[in-house]
Amino acid sequence: MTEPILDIRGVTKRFGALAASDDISLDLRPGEIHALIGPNGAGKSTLIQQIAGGLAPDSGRVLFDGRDVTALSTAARAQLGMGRTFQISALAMDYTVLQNAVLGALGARGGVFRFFRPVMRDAALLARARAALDEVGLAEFEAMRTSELSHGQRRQLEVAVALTLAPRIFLMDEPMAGLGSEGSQRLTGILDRLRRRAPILLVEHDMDAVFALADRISVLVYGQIIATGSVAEIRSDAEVRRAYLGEEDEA
Ligand SMILES: Nc1ncnc2c1ncn2[C@@H]1O[C@H](COP(=O)(O)OP(=O)(O)OP(=O)(O)O)[C@@H](O)[C@H]1O
Repeated sequence: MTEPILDIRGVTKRFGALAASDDISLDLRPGEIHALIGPNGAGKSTLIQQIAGGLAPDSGRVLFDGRDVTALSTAARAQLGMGRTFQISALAMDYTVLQNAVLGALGARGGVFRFFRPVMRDAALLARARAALDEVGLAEFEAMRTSELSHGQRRQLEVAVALTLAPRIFLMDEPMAGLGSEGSQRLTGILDRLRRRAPILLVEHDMDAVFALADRISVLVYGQIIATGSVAEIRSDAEVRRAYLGEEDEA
């Protein structure tokens, strides 16, 4: 079997008496989209934060590319290739689409600003930024102010910004949230292609998107993974249906 790029082993995180992550193990393999689903409050965001480095687990380990990164900062993990898109947009709204992408590409150089050289005339940065915009279908909007983009286009731009860092994996926390059906369909198509670039750990409530995209699904309930399997396996799993899918209307 292919070696996982991301390997989470026995991660536990308690908030007082509550085990938000209760001995969680899961992995992410090259080329796949692994969806993490579960009801509100199940602990999905808490787990993503521990993988990205924003929150330290009480016990357990996070291995990335065979290396133990549990003690590394968010910035150090990003430098190693953990790409992330956020629930809350981190885009600069007054900048153009291209400027946002160039800022992302600049970060890929280690965050060293070279003030003596106007970045918007840096051919290598521009090429990297434009390639990322092209990949998410935003090439024709590069001169538009980000504030003028639709909600769905901003999500596409966030993916492009993450792409400029040439990530080894993507961590995505509810990328479909707030999108209409057209927007989520477009983003679904983009993520479908993106998995060939880098595997995606996808936290998502939109079950149409999850069922369309996921190679594997893990179901988190009360801080524990109750099942991992293919779309067909998860859809037919009696415990999953009882614990989660039956409650889908309430999510
Ligand atoms: N900093 C914190 N302090 C105390 N409790 C917390 C903290 N962060 C999260 N929790 C609790 O941990 C549990 C898991 O929360 P988390 O946000 O990870 O769930 P989630 O699955 O991402 O939910 P949602 O789908 O609503 O985003 C919840 O009961 C939440 O109230």
